[in-house]
Amino acid sequence: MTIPLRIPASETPMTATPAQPLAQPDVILRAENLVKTYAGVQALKGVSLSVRRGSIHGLLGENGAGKSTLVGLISGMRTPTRGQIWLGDRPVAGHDVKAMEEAGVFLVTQEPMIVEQLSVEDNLLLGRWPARNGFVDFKRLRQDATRMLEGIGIAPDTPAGLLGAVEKRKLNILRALFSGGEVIILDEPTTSLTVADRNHLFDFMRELKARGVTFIFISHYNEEILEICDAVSVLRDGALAGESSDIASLNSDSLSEMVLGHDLALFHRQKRAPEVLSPSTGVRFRDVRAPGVAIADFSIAPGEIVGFAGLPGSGAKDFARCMFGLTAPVSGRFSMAGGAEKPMPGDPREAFQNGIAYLSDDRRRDGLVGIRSIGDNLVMSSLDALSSFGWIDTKREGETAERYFRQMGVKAPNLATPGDSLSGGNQQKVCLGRVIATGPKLLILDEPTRGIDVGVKEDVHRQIDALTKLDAEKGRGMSVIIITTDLDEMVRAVDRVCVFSGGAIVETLTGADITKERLRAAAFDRGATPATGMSQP
Ligand SMILES: Nc1ncnc2c1ncn2[C@@H]1O[C@H](COP(=O)(O)OP(=O)(O)OP(=O)(O)O)[C@@H](O)[C@H]1O
Repeated sequence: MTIPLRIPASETPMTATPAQPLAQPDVILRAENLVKTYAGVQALKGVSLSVRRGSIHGLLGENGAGKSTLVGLISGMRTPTRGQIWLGDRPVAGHDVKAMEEAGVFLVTQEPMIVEQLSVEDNLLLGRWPARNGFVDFKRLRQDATRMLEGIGIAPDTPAGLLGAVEKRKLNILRALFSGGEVIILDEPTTSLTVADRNHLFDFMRELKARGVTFIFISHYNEEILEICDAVSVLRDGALAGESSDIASLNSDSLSEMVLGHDLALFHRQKRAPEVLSPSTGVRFRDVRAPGVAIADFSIAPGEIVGFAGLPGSGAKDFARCMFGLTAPVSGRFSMAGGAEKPMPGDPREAFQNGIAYLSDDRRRDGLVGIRSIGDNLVMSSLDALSSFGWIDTKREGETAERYFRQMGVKAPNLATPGDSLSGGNQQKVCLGRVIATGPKLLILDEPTRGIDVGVKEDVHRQIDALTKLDAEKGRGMSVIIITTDLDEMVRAVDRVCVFSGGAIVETLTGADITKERLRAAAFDRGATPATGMSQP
């Protein structure tokens, strides 16, 4: 693979103070004593870090530790309250995105900034018009774009909407490089990628690194940091908690300790054997047919946790969406606790009324309402249960919000804090708290620990485990379905795994058969679906 890079010498006019020689000439970016305060919250308390040219520099830390804030300052999206950023030997004083991009620093966010209706080439060119004597040189531009895309094997005229997840992420990185990016910041770029896709992305990053590109890489996965990074900086509570440029001297435990400040206690569910479960008293779905779904019979017992595994398009996510009434099935019936069969829920409200709750993997689309408070977000889906005769019981509403705020360990000043001032991982905790608060019989969680840090992830699984224990009031434990790209999580947290392919359940694993190797072989080495699916080390 040859990727022609066009990294122009920067002509940025950003230098506002006289240049000073750097102590280390191989340092491309240096942050000095950065402080950022948001209306009373000190998100960064004087952070310094140096990033070597042509390296991959990992940035780790708990939810709310300040990672996004730090890269926000480095990329010019946010203005520091105090502190200085240096690019090579140039102090950067512009602090706006355009100026930082002109200087060669690009932030690539999790959500691909891609216009799906345009071709890949046109996406690459968007807003990047190199001029010749004041005129846009379209010919040269297209030649450059074509060469770059051929280098990674994406046809320039492919509609961007047809690209897979990893190609979209690659396209975003290419856009940054095409515009002269020298330092590319990747904010949790592997979220929801398959093992294969993650490996492709890492190969691509290594190729670019060999050509001198520098990356800052944010991840909550220790294994990824250890695999791809040359150096690491760890933030805790807005301060630098540790750093190392000798990644080989670290392991997953030492990284977790740097992140948390103490050992990580891994959670392992005491798996429930099929014999002790009673599916006839749980939830049953029969003859469910919808686009991409053909399920003959699926039951889940009270107190059981079932993992759905499969490549994208295998039907795992589509079946879950049918259960919650998000996809109208062509046919299908369900029953609760051995009761009469009913048609599949026609919409989410009907699903809720039947005790089915669902957490989407798309926090932006189906998730947090950013302008509403944390409290409102937490109780939003439980208002029916908290009302009688049209009146909301505000006391119970407040108690419910307070309970899940504490239970989920949301890091925020109070319940009135607006959702959009939370860090990404804390937003995910609120979304999770909201579906749990509805007290469903069947809880469906699509990527529940997405963006959640190593410590909280274990807490989340402990909480889900507790929900499945017998509830004295209801006389039963909750049934939970987990769809996750994190194989490690799947192995430790579920009682049974249903492997999906072609819309159907093609294999079931229980007990000691649930291992990463078996899961990979059963769900992801089936080969039919290309290049996307389950992931994570
Ligand atoms: N716009 C904002 N207004 C107020 N506080 C904010 C704002 N953005 C971030 N914060 C606060 O700053 C702190 C750091 O948040 P930041 O998003 O940088 O954390 P993070 O390390 O990226 O977390 P995560 O892993 O959850 O994404 C948090 O306490 C957060 O609530």
